[in-house]
Amino acid sequence: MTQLDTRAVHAGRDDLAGLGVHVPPIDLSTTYPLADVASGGAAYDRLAQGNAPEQAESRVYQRLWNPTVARLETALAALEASEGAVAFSTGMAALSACLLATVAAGRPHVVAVRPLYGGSDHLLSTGILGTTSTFTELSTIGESICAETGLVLVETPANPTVDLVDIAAVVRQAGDVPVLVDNTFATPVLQQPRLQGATMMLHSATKYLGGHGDVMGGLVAGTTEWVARLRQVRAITGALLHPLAAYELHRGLQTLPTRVRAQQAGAAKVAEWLCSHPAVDKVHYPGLPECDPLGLVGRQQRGPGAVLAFTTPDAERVLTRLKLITHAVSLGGVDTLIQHPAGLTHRLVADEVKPSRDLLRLSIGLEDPDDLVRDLAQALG
Ligand code: MET
Repeated sequence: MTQLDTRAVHAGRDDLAGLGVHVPPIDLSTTYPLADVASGGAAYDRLAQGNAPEQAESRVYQRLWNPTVARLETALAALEASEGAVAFSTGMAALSACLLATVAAGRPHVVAVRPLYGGSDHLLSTGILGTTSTFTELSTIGESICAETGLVLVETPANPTVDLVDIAAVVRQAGDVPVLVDNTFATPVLQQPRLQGATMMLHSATKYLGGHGDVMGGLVAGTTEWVARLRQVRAITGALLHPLAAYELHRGLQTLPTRVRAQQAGAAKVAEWLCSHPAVDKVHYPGLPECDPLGLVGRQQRGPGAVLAFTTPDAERVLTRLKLITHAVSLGGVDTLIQHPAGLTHRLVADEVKPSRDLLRLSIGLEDPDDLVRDLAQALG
């Protein structure tokens, strides 16, 4: 198999030369011609059950299959070292599909390790999709699992405090219960949880995979069995990724390794500078030894990533004083964003587990880190 950087550029593009084109054609068809009712119906049956189409048969309807979206899925699967992938309209639609598939499999109990993105935490806490949840620590995952448990969910690095979770230890405790790892912050550039035995990897593709703040999407990479289940959920419920969005995300993958490493280099410098600032109480960054007690950076994760968080008194006022750095939710793009988790991304999380009001989350972009430091310096005062 080729190296990750090569795969990022070429995956999902194997047939282009044969087609006589240099970039993927975009198929916007909502519907597809049918040869006859019998063969169209057979294709419908196959696709609605989550299978890929046979070469010559009709794709029937965009909700069942789209070749532009399928290219992106092939490419992400190649990067995640997984058997396949399924794309959705957003990361939350992707997580919802995982939960619906879990409920449909008859084991609706989910064991989850906090922190998680606030939207994920809220989705589990409300039980709105028919799941029940137990939130637990890494060390008590095993004892939280019962006969009803159909999924273990972890996020590493976790939103918003970039806490790391030992994926191999989670998999060991989960036994035969599937493990879903939210890999949005690390991306496959820094870690491939499938190699540690995770069943599925979740992405808000809106973040690093797209990388430019101009496209929403979600993806789940995973085993053949789960990919089929998730495609079936998508076909039945319809949370589709638009083919134009799939094209943009597929293009985004080509620069993903380069962006992630460059943003990570900037984040390391900003984290180091924040550590020595008198107005900063604590810096959360996996590259700091105190934030990685298990030594997972270098072992599980190829680098500390480009998201960090820090606490400072009067955090909300700091946000209003920044000039270069944009105060906005989301992360992973080429421009640096900062936001207040307690007030925004984790607003819907239960009070007793809500992040501190002193905490700010910073997603480092591709600017010169010296300029970011200057902006933070004037804002921190
Ligand atoms: N998942 C995004 C983040 O953590 C989004 C938003 S809250 C509406 O920034």
